[in-house]
Amino acid sequence: MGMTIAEKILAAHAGKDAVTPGELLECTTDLVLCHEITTPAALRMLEERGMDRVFDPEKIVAVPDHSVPAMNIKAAQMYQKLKSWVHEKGIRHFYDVGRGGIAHVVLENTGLLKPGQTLVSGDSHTCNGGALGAFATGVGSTDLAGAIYAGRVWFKVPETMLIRVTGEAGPGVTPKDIVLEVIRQIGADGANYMVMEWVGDYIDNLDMEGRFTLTNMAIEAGGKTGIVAVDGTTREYLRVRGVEPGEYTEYRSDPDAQYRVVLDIDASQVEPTVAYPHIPSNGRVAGSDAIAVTHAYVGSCTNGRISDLREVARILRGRRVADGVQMTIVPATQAVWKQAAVEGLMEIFVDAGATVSYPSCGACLGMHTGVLGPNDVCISSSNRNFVGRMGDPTAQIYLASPATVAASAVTGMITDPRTMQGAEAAD
Ligand SMILES: CC(C)[C@H](C(=O)O)[C@@H](O)C(=O)O
Ligand code: SF4
Repeated sequence: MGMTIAEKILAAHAGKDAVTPGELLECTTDLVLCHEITTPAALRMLEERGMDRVFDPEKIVAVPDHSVPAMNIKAAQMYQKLKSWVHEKGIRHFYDVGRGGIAHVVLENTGLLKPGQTLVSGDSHTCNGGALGAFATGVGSTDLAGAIYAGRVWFKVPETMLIRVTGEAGPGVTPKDIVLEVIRQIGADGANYMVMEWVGDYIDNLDMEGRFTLTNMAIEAGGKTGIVAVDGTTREYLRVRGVEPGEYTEYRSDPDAQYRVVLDIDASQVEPTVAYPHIPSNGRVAGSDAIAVTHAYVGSCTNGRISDLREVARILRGRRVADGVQMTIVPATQAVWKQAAVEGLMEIFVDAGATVSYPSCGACLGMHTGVLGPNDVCISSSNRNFVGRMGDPTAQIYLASPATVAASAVTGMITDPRTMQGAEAAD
């Protein structure tokens, strides 16, 4: 029987020729990503059992990102814990504050995560890395501890959902709109414990940044991960980062691979989509209702990349953020921050009246740099709009593409970016 990419990767890491969904496997991990929120708990577990070691310091990547620079003493302690462990264990792939940013976006750019590999992390958006043709998934602290200690982790082989996206997206319609539309159609549990495999000519024509946005949100449909097969775009992206095709394995799904579900999406029919509170599957066409916003946030591991910031700048150029709206723009990494400065985007943001913050998860999960107060209404380029996610539980969060966030910041109302000149060029 044919296998999917994900099944082939898991089989290879369990030393098997073939696997089938539902089977329990113990797999080797090629890479373990650690941040300061969940790693300390895993380390404590290991320390308490006298198992305080790492399986291979070269295969651990550490990036403090959620609560950095620390906004309180507790956060400072979590950061210290990660940092002292990194030094003690000789972990070289440490992207310290000022040299990193949001862990998933830092990692995708390092060339350390390669196609065909397995990656785990104590973070649910680890699925982001699947855009590189790897099996990348979040695990709990206990499994994280096991991975750090032994370089092994157990998986129940997931079923796979095939998402075939064809056609060309209209002006102002971005990968974020596509993924919000998919989640609207299948529901927030529509891909429970499944791999979401993206194929189709829309995906073939999509750059890596757009692909990361798609795989990043697999968890918002309950998916185990998202994945895109390697193609010329992937190879070139890696080559630029010093990784040649001979250094990794490309897996492809067999023509007779078994899929639990096949979903067809015609990209030309997708419109700028906004997920209404309080669940990412609550999508509606942008601008369908008159909704005033108090906050606009561009950032996160979903949409804080340079292409996102360019899109925002295209809309903000020569315009002002509406009175009464607080707009926060958070480049996902130091590299994105610098690139935005070099390209003159920062000047556009500041002239428009937006604040630009340092790279971190910060506002995305209501930790710092823009926590929402009672009854605030935020249009956000991030991935979750749960109750209390960005601050006060009475705040309302609407998820959208960076283009929609920027257009809404300018009008003060949730706005279809196609109605704003300059915005319709977004792709
Ligand atoms: C803090 C961390 C465990 C969490 C996650 O795993 O997703 C965070 O990144 C989030 O997005 O809510
Ligand atoms: S940016 Fe947001 S979603 Fe992504 S890892 Fe950080 S907190 Fe989680």
